[in-house]
Amino acid sequence: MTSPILITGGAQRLGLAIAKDLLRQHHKVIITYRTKKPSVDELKGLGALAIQANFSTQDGIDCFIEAIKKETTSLRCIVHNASDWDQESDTQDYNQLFGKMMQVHANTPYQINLALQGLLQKHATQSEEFGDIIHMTDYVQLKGSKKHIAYAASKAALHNLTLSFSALLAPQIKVNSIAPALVMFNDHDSEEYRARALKKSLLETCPGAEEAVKAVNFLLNSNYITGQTIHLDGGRHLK
Ligand SMILES: NC(=O)C1=CN([C@@H]2O[C@H](COP(=O)(O)OP(=O)(O)OC[C@H]3O[C@@H](n4cnc5c(N)ncnc54)[C@H](OP(=O)(O)O)[C@@H]3O)[C@@H](O)[C@H]2O)C=CC1
Ligand SMILES: Nc1nc2c(c(=O)[nH]1)N=C([C@H](O)[C@@H](O)CO)CN2
Repeated sequence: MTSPILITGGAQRLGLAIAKDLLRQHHKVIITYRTKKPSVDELKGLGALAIQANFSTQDGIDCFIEAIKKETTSLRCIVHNASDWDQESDTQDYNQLFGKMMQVHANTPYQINLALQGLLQKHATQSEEFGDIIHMTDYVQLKGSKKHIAYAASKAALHNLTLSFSALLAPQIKVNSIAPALVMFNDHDSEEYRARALKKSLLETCPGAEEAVKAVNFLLNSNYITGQTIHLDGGRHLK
């Protein structure tokens, strides 16, 4: 019995690359998307199931949980990838910003993990294979960020969920964080920003989404890693 792999925010960038790679490996894939875009139809054409979900409200979380339980009774893995990278300089409403960051990066994974743990356990029991939860955190989970304060705090909260859920869901389910630093630029990033950002790591490179794809596959294929963080930071922590 092959259980699907769920990727939230799977319609672009890292989530899209992860989804395409898993489809190439003939995994069943379910993605969520907030905004419809051509990649959603592309993934559906490759055999993925796509569920529209906006996790910014409790109703959005509840509707998603109801929708996925109608689609499958088991899950091989959940990749919590959905994210917004907001910064304090873009607003004066810090209450709204803090709540938004905690909602998508901490409250959503927290509630989805509790609601869907039984589906992961069903897979593990029926297949005698681990279930997996992967939290896409961020290098700043330990360092903080003076320009993305609420974002960094919410990613630290997400990593703390990794520690709690790895203890709660063992031994059938592994729970880990992947903490990228600069892995993929945004289209709007200026040349000056790109040059400055590259200098922040020892390796002075921006590897692209494939680096996250490899990290996800490493965790899926591990039989002994849980409660850990895979740091994708090019040695930035030593610079
Ligand atoms: N790219 C990088 O270099 C780094 C990435 N990371 C982390 O890795 C992960 C993937 O990064 P990246 O691919 O750049 O992510 P993106 O910024 O491209 O966001 C991924 C998706 O999350 C969706 N999303 C955002 N908010 C919500 C919400 N409230 N409800 C539902 N969906 C939502 C977006 O939907 P929509 O398209 O509709 O807006 C988007 O498609 C993220 O968790 C990110 O924080 C960490 C450090 C570096
Ligand atoms: N949701 C997102 N989170 C983050 C992004 C992004 O594009 N979307 N990008 C970064 C940067 O690459 C940063 O790591 C560079 O120092 C961080 N988080």
